[in-house]
Amino acid sequence: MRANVIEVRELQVRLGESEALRGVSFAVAKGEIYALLGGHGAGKTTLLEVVAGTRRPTSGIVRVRGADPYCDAVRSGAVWRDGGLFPGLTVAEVVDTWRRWTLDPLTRDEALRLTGLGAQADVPFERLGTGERRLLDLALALVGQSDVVFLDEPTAGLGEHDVRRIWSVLRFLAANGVTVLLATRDVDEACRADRIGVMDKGRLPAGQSSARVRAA
Ligand SMILES: Nc1ncnc2c1ncn2[C@@H]1O[C@H](COP(=O)(O)OP(=O)(O)OP(=O)(O)O)[C@@H](O)[C@H]1O
Repeated sequence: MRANVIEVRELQVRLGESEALRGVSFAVAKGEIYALLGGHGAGKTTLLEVVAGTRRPTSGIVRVRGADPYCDAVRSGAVWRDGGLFPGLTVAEVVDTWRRWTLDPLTRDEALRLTGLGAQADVPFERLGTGERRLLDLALALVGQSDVVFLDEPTAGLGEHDVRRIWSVLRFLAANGVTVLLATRDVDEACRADRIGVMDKGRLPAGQSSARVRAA
């Protein structure tokens, strides 16, 4: 059995008057791709933010490789819905700039190789397609040698070719031990994951898998 990299127990998040997350518990194993599937306002982004350590939970336990992501330094990367904009820079220059802010970064070549952007190194950011911009965000998320990656709607608005390209990178990363937690509203996208957790009104009932959702 593979070790759990992400562990969440009885997580509660209150945002103003609303309870964004209520008693959420789940775990994700090393090298697993786990999809949080749910409609508008289900709590997916809030859950990703808490596990990525950018939002403090109201109560409950969150651990990423045994550490508290809000209080401790955890090597992880995230691709949020509003990706970066890097006008005037080539792909290589964007990665080089990011590397300068990162402790013990991957080499530029490695970050581009992992995301399949090696051939685009000299392409100006403005000439990249939407899917390639999403891959560049993913390359930046990996620069810190992250072996845990969070993605909020990684393929929303993309065509089939880009969706396939991004998922082949995610599969390659997972096969190399990277743990992936993503949020999506798209059932087809969720079914590409190893496991699915269906969220509704801040809850994540236990014991749901991609096979069960496909069969439903
Ligand atoms: N800053 C905030 N203050 C108050 N309530 C908030 C805040 N941000 C989110 N919420 C509420 O928390 C709940 C969960 O929102 P969240 O954005 O996590 O859902 P989501 O599943 O990601 O939805 P979507 O797919 O539409 O982004 C919603 O009811 C939302 O209205």
